[in-house]
Amino acid sequence: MANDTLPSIAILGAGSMGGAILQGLVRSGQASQVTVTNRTSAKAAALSELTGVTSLSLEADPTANVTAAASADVILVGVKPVLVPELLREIAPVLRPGTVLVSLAAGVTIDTFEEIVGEGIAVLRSMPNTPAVVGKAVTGVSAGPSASSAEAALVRRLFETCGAVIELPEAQIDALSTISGSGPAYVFLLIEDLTEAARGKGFSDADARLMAEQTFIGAAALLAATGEDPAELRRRVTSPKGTTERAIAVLQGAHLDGVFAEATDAALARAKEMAAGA
Ligand SMILES: NC(=O)C1=CN([C@@H]2O[C@H](COP(=O)(O)OP(=O)(O)OC[C@H]3O[C@@H](n4cnc5c(N)ncnc54)[C@H](OP(=O)(O)O)[C@@H]3O)[C@@H](O)[C@H]2O)C=CC1
Ligand SMILES: O=C(O)[C@@H]1CCC=N1
Repeated sequence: MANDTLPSIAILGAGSMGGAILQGLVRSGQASQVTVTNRTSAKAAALSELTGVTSLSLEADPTANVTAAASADVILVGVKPVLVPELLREIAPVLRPGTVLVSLAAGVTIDTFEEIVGEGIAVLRSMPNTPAVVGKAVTGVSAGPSASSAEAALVRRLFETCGAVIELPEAQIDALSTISGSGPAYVFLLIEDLTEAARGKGFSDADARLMAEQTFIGAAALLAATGEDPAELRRRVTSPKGTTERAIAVLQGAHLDGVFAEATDAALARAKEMAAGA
């Protein structure tokens, strides 16, 4: 086994998020053995094409989660938050001392995991985002008291196959989620709305999409390539007394900063509700 090869991994619930991590992992070439589960056979079939991936469905085999969990060194829990406790109760009997259990779920605490799976299992909480598909994720990781520093380092390495990793206390993970976990949705909404503005100016759907989408892609690539401060890159577009200046004044007049503060506060409040079982 090559030094950079990861131990065996199971992703229980490989949908939008678990599936994105799967794609990032496979793309990195560092996964040795990955087993994924989903409820439906249709979803499982789509993932079985991926190199080195065993894809199981509960529809075909109701014990798929137990089978996948029993053979994995690291288990990522990727089902919807409300399904997490039931899934943990299902797999708890086959977890071995040394198994590393990693939550992807919003609003489910490490305490909840540890209460169900008991002692001897390392529990970590993560909050990735869907750009994992292309190796450009931001993932927040919090290690629970049961996880050693070696186990935390292993989980960091796993998520680094999908992009950048921030280690942080669990108390901050919901806040991180409101920025980077949900963040891709905010960006897509901005793209949708800019596209709509282009349509409103008489452009065809195809041209409107090209203008808006390529502008976001190009601006993000420029930011990445130059490493400049976004404020400086904005200044380079905004000629004094020019047209952009007028548009930016409208956006700032609408208090976009306040809107983002309010939106992320709303996401944070929802995470707290979910942790309380609502
Ligand atoms: N989407 C995102 O951007 C992010 C999501 N998360 C977290 O990831 C988790 C999953 O969310 P998301 O990926 O969006 O949801 P999805 O519905 O896309 O994925 C959940 C997957 O779980 C499968 N599933 C359902 N029941 C079971 C079961 N009992 N055993 C195994 N698999 C099962 C579903 O299969 P089928 O479709 O066949 O029913 C589905 O593919 C959530 O906890 C969420 O908080 C975290 C960060 C970002
Ligand atoms: O919307 C959600 O609950 C999840 C968590 C962050 C992104 N999606």
